This record gives sequence, C-alpha cells and structure tokens, in this order.
Amino acid sequence: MAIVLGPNRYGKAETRVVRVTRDGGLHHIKDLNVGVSLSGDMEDVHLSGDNAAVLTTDAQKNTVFAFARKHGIGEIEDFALLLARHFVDSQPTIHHARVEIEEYAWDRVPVEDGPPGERHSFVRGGAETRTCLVHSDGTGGEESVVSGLKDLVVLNSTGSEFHGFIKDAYTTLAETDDRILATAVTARWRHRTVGSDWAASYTRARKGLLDAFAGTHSLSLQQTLYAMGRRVLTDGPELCEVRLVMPNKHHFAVDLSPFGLDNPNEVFFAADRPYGLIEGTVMDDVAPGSTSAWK
Ligand SMILES: O=c1[nH]c(=O)c2[nH]c(=O)[nH]c2[nH]1
Repeated sequence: MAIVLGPNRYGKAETRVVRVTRDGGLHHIKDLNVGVSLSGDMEDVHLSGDNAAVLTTDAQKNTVFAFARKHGIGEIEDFALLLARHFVDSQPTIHHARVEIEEYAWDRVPVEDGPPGERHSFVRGGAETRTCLVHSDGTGGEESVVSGLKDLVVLNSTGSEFHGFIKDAYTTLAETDDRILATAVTARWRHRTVGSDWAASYTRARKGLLDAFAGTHSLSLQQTLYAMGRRVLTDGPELCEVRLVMPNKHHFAVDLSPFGLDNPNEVFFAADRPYGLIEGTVMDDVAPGSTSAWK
C-alpha cells in the first residue's frame, strides 16, 4: 500500500468587497462575498513544501479588489467568470478555478429632501441572497455556471395538507388537511451554457419559485419542492438542473383549551428546531451531465 496525495484545492474564502460606482451624486453599490479556490500542480507544496507553484491566497484576494476597480462589477456570474479565467490563463501551474459569489441586496432609501440628484443612502434589501458558482479550466476550456439564491423565506397560511404517511410504533404526528407551510428556500440552477442572460434568468427563476410555491396546493413539502424545481426549468429553457434545499419550518397550532379558548388554526407556535429538511434535484433527462459543476 502506498499513501498518496488525493484531490486538493486552496484559495481565499469570503473576500467581502463593496464596489461604489459614482454617477455624479447618484451612487450605485455592489456588495459581494467572493470565494476563490484553485487547483493545479500542487504536489510539491504538499509533499515537500516547495511553494514555487503557489499563487498566494493573499494575491487572490488582492485580485478580487483590483478587478472590482478595473472592470467594475456587473452580474456576479460575469465577475466570477472573469476572475476564474484570469487565474487559470495567467498562471501555468493553475489548471482549474472555482469562484463562488454571494451578493447582498441594497435598496435605495427614498429621499424627500436633500440636494436633487444626490442619492447615496441605502437600506439592506430583501433577506435573500443571490449566489453563483463558476468552474473554469481557463478561456476556451471546460466551464460551468450554477446560479441561485438562498434564504428566500416563504409561507402559505393554508393550502397545505399532510396525511397518509407511515404509522410505525414511534409515529405521533397527527394527520392534517390544513397547516401552515413555511420554508427558507436555497435553490441553485445549472445553466446549459456559460452564455445566459444572467439577470433575466435570475428574475425568471426567482419568480418561478414563488409562483409555484404559492400556486401549488401542497400534500407534502416534497411535492412543493418538485413543483418549484419543475417551474424553474419549464420557464427557463437556458437551465437544465435545479437543486433545492428546503427546511420545513414547523408551525404548531397552540392548544388554547386550558384557557377556555378554541384555536381554529389561528394561533401557532413557530418552532425553530428541530426541523424537517427536504432536499431534491429536478432535472431535464437529456441534460448534459455535469456533477462537477456543483462541487
Ligand atoms: O411535508 C412534509 N414532509 C415530510 O416528510 C414530513 N415529515 C413530518 O413530520 N412532517 C412532514 N411534512
């Protein structure tokens, strides 16, 4: 038996970059969390500590800031592709780059007074975060783009049932034909090519998730998950696979009978843990295979 170096990668995690673009007194901001992870000829650094092939994680972080200045930040998928291609194209020892970005939304504070044209106040927008994950073997090489969102918190106050499940010796859950269904959606969708209209695709996918969540009379969160993934794919021909992670944020009707009160599904205890965790993939059955896109 021999012991050998297995798969490895390294990089700078969670570079927080905020880019202000000034259009006179009208400012725009992009607020990102960027993770870079590189792989290539890294045997020597692991086996003997020879760092000759290593592009420092410090330089990777600096590149994120320098590119934000030089190129600006548009759609996060474009910024991720720009960085990923740069690392592979510029360094002969780096063969693969993985760039992951989270984007935090800021809305403008509506201003009623103050000088006209001056707009530089923001309030953190919707709780959800837009995400992307890019893999690149360099310009002209294999590439993949997965876009998505996380922490999209949604609730249906009716239109959800859950019954007909296994009743074993440990089952105590009562069947219900009317419950609250609530979840915090993490969704990621894989693009067929690296050439989608990222902004339009994101808007469509997010709308598809919300429409399907609201429009599905749910017999289980699993059924709702499938409906949501399916909607994203039917509305987004540029996409071929959707992965969803949806915690079941349980809401239990409180027993108010000790207080002489009924509770016709009006007062709930919102439990935070434990929670059911429902995960699933919805894909088109002729999708070009790519498990590496998700790594
Ligand atoms: O939609 C649900 N799916 C489950 O698998 C499950 N299990 C459970 O206890 N409650 C629920 N709800």
